Amino acid sequence: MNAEGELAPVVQSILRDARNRDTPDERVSVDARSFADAIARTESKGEIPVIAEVKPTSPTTDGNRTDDPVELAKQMVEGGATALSVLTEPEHFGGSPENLRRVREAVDVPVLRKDFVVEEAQLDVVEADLVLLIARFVGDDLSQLVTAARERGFQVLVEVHTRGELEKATDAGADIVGVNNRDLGKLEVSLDTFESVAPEVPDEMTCIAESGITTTNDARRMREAGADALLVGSAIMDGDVAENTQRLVSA
Ligand SMILES: O=C(O)c1ccccc1NCC(=O)[C@H](O)[C@H](O)COP(=O)(O)O
Repeated sequence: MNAEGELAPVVQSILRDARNRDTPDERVSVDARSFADAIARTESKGEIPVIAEVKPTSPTTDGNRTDDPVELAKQMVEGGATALSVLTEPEHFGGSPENLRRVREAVDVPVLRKDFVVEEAQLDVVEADLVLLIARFVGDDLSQLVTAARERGFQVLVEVHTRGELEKATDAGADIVGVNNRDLGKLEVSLDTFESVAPEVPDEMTCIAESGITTTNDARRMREAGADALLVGSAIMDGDVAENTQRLVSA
């Protein structure tokens, strides 16, 4: 763990809660749906690959969307989502492992587990096609966690915010990297982040632009800066999720 003292208090609390949650004794074994194939299918239709996020609430969102996550997920797929991201963090994002389990059973696209995994045992909480590891939070354990996740069958999305974190992701053998436009220290969002970090992402890596993507202009901007896919939560959750997904997919 690095620089925790520099993190916003709510992020420190998210990490504390993540470490204190119970973990199962048994290891999961995942038969994952290919994310690369899902991206290729979307691109063959001339559409933008969008990972639509089932995000009931968050520390930076007003209110809480209480619709059934399965219904939201189905509407996102109907709107053309390439993959889904499902929050499993309960205290600050209104998510749960059960939400993910139900969503994955109900759709046939790859599903990302969105949580704050900082130790190996947390990988066994629920099966998913992809799991998120946030470089800033796992620090020196990144390489070991990437290996542990792959041994279980997960595809691994390593999230970075800076060029330094990208280097760590590369050293850890990441092949899917997400550049988060949200600074998880200060919770500020700027699309400039992706534009600054993405040119350094090796061509062979799948590169995802995360957070703060709201308009079709934002989507095009991230694509022009090199995004293979976009991860979008708030802008899709605000209103009709099928229409919102469709708007970004066809931007
Ligand atoms: O979204 C938050 O408020 C947040 C606060 C603290 C830590 C993480 C947070 N978000 C995690 C994410 O990365 C986003 O859910 C995801 O990238 C989608 O972002 P957006 O499209 O801006 O909702």
